[in-house]
This record gives sequence, structure tokens and C-alpha cells, in this order.
Amino acid sequence: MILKLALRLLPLLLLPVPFLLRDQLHLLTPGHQLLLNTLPWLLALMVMLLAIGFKHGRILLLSLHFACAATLLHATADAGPDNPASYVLLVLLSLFWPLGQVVLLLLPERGLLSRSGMLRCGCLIVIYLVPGLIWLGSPQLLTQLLPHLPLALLNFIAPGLALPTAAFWWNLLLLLPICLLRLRRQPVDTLATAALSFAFLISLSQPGQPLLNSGYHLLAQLLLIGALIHHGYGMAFIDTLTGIPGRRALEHYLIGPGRHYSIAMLDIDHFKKFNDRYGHDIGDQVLRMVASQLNLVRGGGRLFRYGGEEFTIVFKRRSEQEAFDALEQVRQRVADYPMKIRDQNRPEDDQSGRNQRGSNSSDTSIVKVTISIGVCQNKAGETPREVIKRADQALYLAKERGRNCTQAGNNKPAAKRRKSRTDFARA
Ligand SMILES: Nc1nc2c(ncn2[C@@H]2O[C@H](COP(=O)(O)OP(=O)(O)OP(=O)(O)O)[C@@H](O)[C@H]2O)c(=O)[nH]1
Repeated sequence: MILKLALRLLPLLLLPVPFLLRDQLHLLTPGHQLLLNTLPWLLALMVMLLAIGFKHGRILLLSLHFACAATLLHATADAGPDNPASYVLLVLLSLFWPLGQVVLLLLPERGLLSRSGMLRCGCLIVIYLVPGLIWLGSPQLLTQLLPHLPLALLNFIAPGLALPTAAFWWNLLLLLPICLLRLRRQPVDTLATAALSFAFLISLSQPGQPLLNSGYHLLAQLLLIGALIHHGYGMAFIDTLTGIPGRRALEHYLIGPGRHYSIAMLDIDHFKKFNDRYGHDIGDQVLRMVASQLNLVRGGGRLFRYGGEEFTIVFKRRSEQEAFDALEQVRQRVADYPMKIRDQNRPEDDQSGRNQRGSNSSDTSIVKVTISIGVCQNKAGETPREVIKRADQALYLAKERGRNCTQAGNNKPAAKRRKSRTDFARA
């Protein structure tokens, strides 16, 4: 868990890089400077195309949002920090930026090519295009805005502070609570939003440095590509219901599994009856509970959802006996877990539901869920598919023995071949 979080936070370490390299940026040849100014836009285009491919509207809008803000920052940097119209533009940017980020984080995901997707893109472009065009066409109009700007707001948030510092506190005030609220539900999008905001603020704090702005724009688009790759990985390898790696991830994991390893097949007992009695939604809750308990497996076991109510645990470099001991622990853990089932007439509202559950009221009943397990160690020359097949047969024996038990294959053929329920096992 900590390692996972650390890996997710790793891209944030890149944030100081353009700032640290800011003096070197001026040494670039004009050709390289042109490249640095153009590359972020090419990357932004790539992010947008990838986001359309992955149907990830939020990343597309985050990319567009940064690109628009970076363009205005770039324009003001070219004009110099003392230009009053530039200053007005910077104040507007500072005020609007975190609002835009919050809205993008809170808006539900919609199809990009849908009406609402188009509308969102259109609104974002117009919001930046209007001040941009005014700045280009008649900057004096912006200067006239100066007395009407909500500078009092910035001064109220950060009295007597320079614009970048005031903007920093304004961003923190708006974004931090939303990011904390969303971190669990949308970790990647939230971290991307936070990283982009930091990149924007550092860029804002260095007025008159267009190359640094381009450096941050480049970094922001790279971070978004990273977020999209992560999203694509999740779509390909992670099971959406349980949040654990799925069948495709298992197939990849079993490419070159090493000289010796053990594979366990696990199946929830009487799950069909469970579904029939309590309904599919409760069945899904049971699947999630079982997955979370199995994920605590020790002995180096890696858990995968094989399909339906079947799971696979792979123990690389572990004997059947070592795997057996770890599996018995998780089997017992699942059997001991008091699974709370909500009654049909429980309150709609989650909080009252939680209160009632906490007070042991009658809207929940506790059921026991058990699993059966078959485990096998590989034999010389055997492929992982063959080991899975044997583990599946051992699982069949475990079911025959009365369920809620672990059956080791002991490298002997099973007494009765279990009818495989999956293509992978059959192949
Ligand atoms: N709720 C829910 N049910 C699922 C899911 N995938 C498969 N199932 C159900 O799992 C049940 C599997 O039933 P069976 O293969 O007959 O196995 P079983 O009832 O567990 O019986 P034993 O394995 O012999 O103990 C079926 O009713 C499927 O509909 C899922 O994602 N969610």
C-alpha cells in the first residue's frame, strides 16, 4: 500500500526540475528554444487524442485547461511583468485556475463526443479565448478592469502578499479539501490535478520567463500522458468489481514464472444459491469482501480474479506445502469474516444505514461465506496452464470433500477430473 502510494507520488518529484534548470534554459539555441515552445502543444494534442481513445474526458479537459493557461502565461511573460494589462490577466488567471481545476475534478465523467463533453470543451476554450483576444486586440480594456478586479479577495486571502503567494493560498484553500476528498475515489486524477496546479503556480511565480513556462507546460503534459498510461493499464489489467488484477494480468504474470512455483485456484462455495437468495448486488459485495481478504495472503502469493467467483493465487518460488499453509490462513480468514448483509428495507441514505449497522439494529444480518481451494506445485516441463488445470482438479476434490477446505494436488492426478469452467484451464 505504502509502496503503491510512493510510486504514485513519484511523478510529483519531477515538479522542481524545470525550476532548477531555469538558468540553463536561456543557454538553449534559438532552434531548441523553438522546439521547447512547440513540443508542449504537440504533447497536448497527443494527450487529447489518447484521452479520446481511452474515453477519459477529465484528462482531456485537464490538458486543455493547462494548455490554455500556459498560453496566457506565455503571452504575459513576453510582455514583461510590469505591463498593467499583463498584471490584470495574471490576476484573472490566478483567480480562475483553481476554480477550473475544482470543477474538472468534480464533474462526472461523460463521453467526450457527447453533447455535454463538447459543451465542457467549448466553455473552457471560450473562458480563456475571451481574455486572450482582448489582451491581443485591446489590452487597454484589461487595464480598465483593474479597479473592478476582486483584488480585495486576494488581499483578504493573503493580505499584503505578492500575487503568486496570494494565488498559492487561494489555490490551496480551494483545491486542498477537494483533493483530499477525492484522493481515495480518483487517486490518479486527483494527483494529476494537484501536480498540474503546482506546475501552474511555480510557473506563475516566475513572471517574464516564457521558456520556464514552456518547461512546465511540457512537464504537465508528460504527467498527463503518465496518468493516461496508468488509466490504460487499469483498464487492461485490473478487474473493476474487485479492484484486483484480472485474468489478463495473470496471463502476463505467468510468462516466465520461474523454475518452481505453486498455483492455487479458489472458488466461493454455493455462490449461486447466495446470488439467488440475496441478489446480484449483494453477491458483488461478497466478491469484493472475499477479494480483500484474499489480498492479505502471505507467503509471497499474488492474487488475481480468474473470472466469475473464481480466484487464482500464484506463489513464485514456493512449494506446495508453503503455499498450502498461507492458503489455509486466508481460507480461515474468509470463513471467520462476519459478512453483514443489508436488508431490502434498509434506509436509502448511507449514513443512517451506517448508524443502524453500528447499533446492531435488525436491518443487517450476518452471513458466513466460505471458499474451497485447490493448490498444486509445478512439475518439470509443465506449463502454467497445465498447473492451473491440476489446481482446478484439486479444487473439485475440495468441493467433493464438503467445501471450506484446501486440497493439495501432491502432484498426483485427481481421482475425478473436474469439469473446467474456463477457457484458460481448458487450453
Ligand atoms: N454477483 C455476481 N455473481 C457472479 C459473478 N460472476 C459469476 N457469478 C455467479 O456465480 C455463480 C457460480 O455458480 P456455480 O458455478 O454453479 O458455483 P456455486 O454455486 O458457487 O457452487 P459450488 O462452486 O459448487 O460451491 C453463478 O450464479 C454466477 O451468476 C459476479 O461478478 N457477480
